[in-house]
Amino acid sequence: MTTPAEAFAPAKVNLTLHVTGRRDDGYHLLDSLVMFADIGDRVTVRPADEISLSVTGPFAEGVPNDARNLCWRAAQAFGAPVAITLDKQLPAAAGVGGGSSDAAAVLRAMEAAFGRPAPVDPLTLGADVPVCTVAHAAHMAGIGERVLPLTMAPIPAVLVNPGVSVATPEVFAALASPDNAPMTPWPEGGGTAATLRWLATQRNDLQAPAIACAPVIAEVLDALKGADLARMSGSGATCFGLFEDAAAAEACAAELSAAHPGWWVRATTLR
Ligand SMILES: C[C@](O)(CO)[C@H](O)COP(=O)(O)OP(=O)(O)OC[C@H]1O[C@@H](n2ccc(N)nc2=O)[C@H](O)[C@@H]1O
Ligand SMILES: Nc1ncnc2c1ncn2[C@@H]1O[C@H](COP(=O)(O)OP(=O)(O)OP(=O)(O)O)[C@@H](O)[C@H]1O
Repeated sequence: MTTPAEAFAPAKVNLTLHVTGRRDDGYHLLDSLVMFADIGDRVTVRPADEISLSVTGPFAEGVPNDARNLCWRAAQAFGAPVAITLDKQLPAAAGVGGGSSDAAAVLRAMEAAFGRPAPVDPLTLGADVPVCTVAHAAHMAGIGERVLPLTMAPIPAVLVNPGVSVATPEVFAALASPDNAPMTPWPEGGGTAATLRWLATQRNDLQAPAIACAPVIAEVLDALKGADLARMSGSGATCFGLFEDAAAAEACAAELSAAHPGWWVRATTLR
């Protein structure tokens, strides 16, 4: 007999996102440094007669509760019927991998509940799902299937979403050129200050096309200009500010929450 299980689905943050080519099938080649927040969604799975999904939490509205949801598809791919609950704490279509992290969490929870590894290639659920199965600092390449875990010092951060959803395919379609330079090597072992200096020389190639789709992203980046580094994550609209000091991140989050009550603002630590 199997037991219920719970798993955390942390927000994914692309500290860099270089688009270095496009395959014949239209998918883009990526070179990205990814870390994960200590805020996120939470899933529980309970063995049942058929798959079902109940979505709760502050961002439940508009999230599908059927086979369109990546949680549902992850359970189908695992090949066992479960009743899933998804506590949606992350904004959707926000560049923080919400659905992808939820899918990876369902696979983790089902592995615990059924006591066997998920017989699933995570890439079949989405380009961000492989890195979300690792769920901590990693270098991501290919279209998302090549994931190399990294040992990185935790980085204090603020995440800000202005409440506009951005569709990933539209942002890729608005990219001026798919052929851009890859990352230069990350200064491994250099500590947070060296990582922040290096990050300032890297890019998110989807930032300009996302701003063209949703100009408010430029306002968010401007509001984060007190951070040691400010950039957009994924295909947006969520942006992040990075700090050497956790107290500075907390202070920035408090100030932005007060100035922009309609924005989603969270201080966090990336790992
Ligand atoms: C932008 C990122 O968030 C960066 O981490 C991911 O690459 C997107 O990952 P995802 O949302 O899991 O992406 P998928 O659901 O697999 O693909 C959504 C759409 O994004 C575009 N897409 C996605 C990944 C990729 N490497 N190249 C692409 O061109 C394609 O138009 C695809 O139809
Ligand atoms: N578990 C889920 N949570 C939120 N949205 C989901 C989920 N499963 C499917 N979706 C659908 O996927 C769309 C994209 O949402 P998601 O939060 O995964 O995007 P994202 O944060 O931009 O992801 P990425 O960073 O991987 O591009 C939503 O508009 C929603 O209809």
